[in-house]
Amino acid sequence: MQTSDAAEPAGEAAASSPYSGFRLGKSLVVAIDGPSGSGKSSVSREVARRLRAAYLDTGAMYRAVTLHCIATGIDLEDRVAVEAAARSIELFISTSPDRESVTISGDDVTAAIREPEVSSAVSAVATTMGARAELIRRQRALIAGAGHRIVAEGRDITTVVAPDAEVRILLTASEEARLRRRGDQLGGTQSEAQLKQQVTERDAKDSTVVDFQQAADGVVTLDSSDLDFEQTVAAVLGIVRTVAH
Ligand SMILES: Nc1ncnc2c1ncn2[C@@H]1O[C@H](COP(=O)(O)OP(=O)(O)O)[C@@H](O)[C@H]1O
Ligand SMILES: Nc1ccn([C@H]2C[C@H](O)[C@@H](COP(=O)(O)OP(=O)(O)O)O2)c(=O)n1
Repeated sequence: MQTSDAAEPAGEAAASSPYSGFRLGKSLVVAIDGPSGSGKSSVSREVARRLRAAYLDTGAMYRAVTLHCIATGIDLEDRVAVEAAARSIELFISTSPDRESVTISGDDVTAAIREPEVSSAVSAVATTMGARAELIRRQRALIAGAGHRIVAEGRDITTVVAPDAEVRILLTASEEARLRRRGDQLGGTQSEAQLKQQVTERDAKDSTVVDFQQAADGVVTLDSSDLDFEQTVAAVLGIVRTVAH
């Protein structure tokens, strides 16, 4: 069972938001893909807040399955077992941009799924096609059930999970910027080699099953290398205004 807890977008608030350049009640799915450290999660969450929309971090779902396998002794190399874990996991993910919460069988794993051990192992789940199929099915259900506005981010949202989204963006940044951002985010605890393993090498592995390095047809590329966080949020909202009209 999985549920989401995003409140219905508040009608009045949505109508008065300076960022809502589209008709109230009209469905809006904003799909954002990109490599690790490009700013997908933080930027998407803030964009969702400003749009009074729900927010779905699909990477957190891959991380949760990975943590579940590690914690219960499931061999991450055993693709049959990993797929079975993805199917049976009792996973809850909050779709409120104001409440980051992931639970497995009721246990709070919100922080644990961000541990470097999970970051280093998660590609095993991401490259297990049976596990992907199950998580994609759950992600589509969450998007469909989230009310009429949602920002969903990951690696294959613009191409596979929600190719019909009204707004589709590939958020990129140079490798140097992405490594620097992840290093800062982890408080300088990781060596250069560890960061490369968790960012660059992981992206290389994940790229073998899904293309998030170049934009598919109709997907707008936003390079955030020379933008700060606020400028990136503003740029995404600008694209939403232009494309979703
Ligand atoms: N445009 C930006 N400029 C500077 N820092 C950013 C920018 N976008 C995101 N960040 C920061 O970089 C870090 C990584 O961002 P995150 O959203 O976790 O990336 P991703 O989800 O793509 O891996 C976070 O600490 C975030 O606040
Ligand atoms: N839609 C998605 C989302 C994430 N993944 C995979 C790829 C990543 O290695 C992991 C974790 O994703 P997450 O977005 O949390 O990773 P980063 O925060 O960008 O480093 O999941 C995926 O294959 N498809």
